[in-house]
Amino acid sequence: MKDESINIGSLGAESEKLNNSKLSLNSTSLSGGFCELKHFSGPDMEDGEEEPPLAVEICDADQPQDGGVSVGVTVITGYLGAGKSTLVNYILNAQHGKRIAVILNEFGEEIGVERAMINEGEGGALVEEWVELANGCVCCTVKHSLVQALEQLVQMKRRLDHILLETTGLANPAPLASVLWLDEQLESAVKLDSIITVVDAKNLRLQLQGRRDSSSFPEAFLQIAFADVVILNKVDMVSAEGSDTLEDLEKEIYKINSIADIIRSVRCQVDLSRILDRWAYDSGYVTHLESLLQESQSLSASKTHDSSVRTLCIMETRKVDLDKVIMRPFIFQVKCSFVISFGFIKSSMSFLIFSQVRLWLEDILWDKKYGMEVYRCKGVLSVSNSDLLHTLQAVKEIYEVVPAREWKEGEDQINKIVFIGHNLNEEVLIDSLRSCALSTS
Ligand SMILES: Nc1nc2c(ncn2[C@@H]2O[C@H](COP(=O)(O)OP(=O)(O)OP(=O)(O)O)[C@@H](O)[C@H]2O)c(=O)[nH]1
Repeated sequence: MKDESINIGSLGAESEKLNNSKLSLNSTSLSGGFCELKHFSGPDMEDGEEEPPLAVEICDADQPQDGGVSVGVTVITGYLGAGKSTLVNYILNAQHGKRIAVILNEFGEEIGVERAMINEGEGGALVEEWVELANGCVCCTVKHSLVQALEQLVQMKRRLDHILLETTGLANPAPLASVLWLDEQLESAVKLDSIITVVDAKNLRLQLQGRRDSSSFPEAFLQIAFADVVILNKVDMVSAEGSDTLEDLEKEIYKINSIADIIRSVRCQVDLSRILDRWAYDSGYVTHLESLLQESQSLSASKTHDSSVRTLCIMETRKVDLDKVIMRPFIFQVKCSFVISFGFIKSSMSFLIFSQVRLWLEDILWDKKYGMEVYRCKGVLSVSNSDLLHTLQAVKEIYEVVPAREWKEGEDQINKIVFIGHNLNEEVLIDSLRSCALSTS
């Protein structure tokens, strides 16, 4: 029985060395970022706008952090003024018994330390911690400095149950997701729990409309596309009779990302069990994924080429062959300079062997070979010569195929994959997936 995983690292020669690490090709854009104390100033807070976070009851505060359990990191993103701080305050104030650290992530600034605010619980004090942020980029270190800093934070505390990483207004969450979605074999003390996007119900339409005047997608699209949970906040400001009802807005969000859980809220007062400890990137998440796949499939009936950001679900009955390899020509080019006046390129062709599944994913995710831009991808694979259902996940260029569980009796053993991105073409995706199927010859 086969039990294969495909965990991919970076491109080029380093990719073999880092084979077990999920590393982003573009995450270096984060390496200049820093994390700063979020100004939840506690009882002596000055601006008076936000209520100070209250103490939460801590049980067994003296118990050391269980080395075997990773602390979940929830990335909170959303447009300017959508309600991110309101959500963080709400979580800190809620009676959940968890000790939570809050970090504000700002992009584009250079600083060597991170500050985090930690709810210390019983005393009600919010304690500020400073964590050394090692210099280095994701190209040359297996763990990003942000991850190392978070791990340090976890190790310094006797107990820390969760980390909230709030991004600044216009951030695209993709680089953070890429950095925090680590390979389990790295045994990190922190683990990406989920990405939550807070959306302002009153202004969503306006924020998405920026697209009309621009060739690129506004951050509002990306923040929804990468979300595991979308909190549709400020619903008190949307009237039932207006041009955009809440149902319309939900449909709009669902069209962009139909695998996200959408929660309506006023002042981000949401059921915490729906937003914390979701473990959206675990292969064990597959049960939930399957029901989402079924729902989203009904939305992807259109076979036409669509240039907007949207969700598309494909199905293929033929089993995927993880062992299938193909030879691809590889052209070595040698510049010959002895003909000084003309100079010419000498090419010699060689062949390299590649796994077909890897090539299929890398053509789509890395090379954008078919002109598609895929942001997120989730699915189940039916693999030949295996009794196990495999899961496929991708965030931008990083992807993973892992065996998840045995197929249930009577379950349809077919490939079902959801893509979120733009310029998605259903026919091309299905045809190219078929190339990974077991050869019948
Ligand atoms: N009416 C209404 N106002 C809200 C709601 N949620 C938040 N607000 C208000 O909206 C404003 C912005 O909320 P914040 O939580 O600061 O938003 P943010 O996303 O952190 O803002 P930035 O940090 O500037 O990006 C504040 O004045 C909140 O009190 C809501 O559901 N309804």
